[in-house]
Amino acid sequence: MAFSTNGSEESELYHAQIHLYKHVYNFVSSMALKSAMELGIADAIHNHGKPMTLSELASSLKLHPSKVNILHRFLRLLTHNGFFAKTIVKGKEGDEEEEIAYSLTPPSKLLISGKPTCLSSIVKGALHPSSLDMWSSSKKWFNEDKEQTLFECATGESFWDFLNKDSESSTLSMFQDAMASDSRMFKLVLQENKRVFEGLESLVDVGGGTGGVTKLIHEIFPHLKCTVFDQPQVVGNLTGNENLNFVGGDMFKSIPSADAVLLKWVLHDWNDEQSLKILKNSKEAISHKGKDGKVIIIDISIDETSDDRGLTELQLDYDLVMLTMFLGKERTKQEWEKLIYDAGFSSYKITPISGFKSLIEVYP
Ligand SMILES: C[S@@+](CC[C@H](N)C(=O)[O-])C[C@H]1O[C@@H](n2cnc3c(N)ncnc32)[C@H](O)[C@@H]1O
Repeated sequence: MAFSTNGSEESELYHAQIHLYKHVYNFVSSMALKSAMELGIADAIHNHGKPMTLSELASSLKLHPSKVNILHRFLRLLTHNGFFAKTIVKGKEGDEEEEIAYSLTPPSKLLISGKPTCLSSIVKGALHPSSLDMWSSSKKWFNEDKEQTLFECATGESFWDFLNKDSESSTLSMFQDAMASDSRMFKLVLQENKRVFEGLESLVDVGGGTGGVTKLIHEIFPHLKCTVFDQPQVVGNLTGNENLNFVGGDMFKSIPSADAVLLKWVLHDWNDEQSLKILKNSKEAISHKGKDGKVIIIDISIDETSDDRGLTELQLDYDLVMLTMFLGKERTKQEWEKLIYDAGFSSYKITPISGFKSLIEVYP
């Protein structure tokens, strides 16, 4: 919201109040979206095959009859926020009254379960009580002389320890699902940016998790020799095939040699000093290729000058998520440039992808 400098004092005050309230109550929109995801509204409309009236939706979701009106009010907010669209349909036979029916929009189609583009686990993970509760400790965190995340300050353990303490835990699989669902969206990015991988004979996906992204690359480039490199406890039990292999190790020590190193959603977990180390090890890993090797980074490049304020807000939100959960950071173009040149690379090229992230090709 832009504040006018020539308006009356009262109108400026009202605008300020609206601005503040809007930011205070932003969480209600987030939580209404989470409720819609938990109720399975998108699945119900998708399975119905055509727009659904309120009563059809309530009955399909098996809601208590007393909650039909409540559902209407949730849908009103979610429709206003772009998650559903309203159409007018004729009432049942003999009933002259027209009714409102709800259909899916592109954002709510991302909540249809079982689809490769389903992002429900991102909603679940980002709005999990453990991700929200820590914010109550932010004042304590600011006043402590300890290098720890807000998550650790609030819970007494790092997010990684929290996830790993019970390998069977639903929280761990929720996090892995969230990572995997984000990676599945990567297929579109790959198809649009095939040229980035053309001509390469080998690639190592550093911090590649259980190989979701590498498998997508392998599908499109079956002759490319791909290595998923991650911590031994992540890749230890995984088996690949002739051109897809899993290697356990520590990227801070050394990275297996390849024509290209992929770092997707990795450097934003780490501070500049740690990221510099990873980039230097990546440079070493591609050194046999001379000037033809490359490092491919996929991360956010914050653009505070963008006309799209919503997009910049999302990038800045992500920065605070990385800070509070991992002491990591999202970087501006200038910060990427400094990091890349400090690591000894000679040039780079940034291409915006999938709306809010960037693909950064880095050359020795
Ligand atoms: C945010 S996840 C990104 C996963 C994957 N690149 C993606 O886009 O879905 C970061 C990954 O880095 C891995 N990782 C953390 N420390 C590592 C280390 N020292 N060496 C290798 N991998 C590491 C984690 O296990 C995790 O799989």
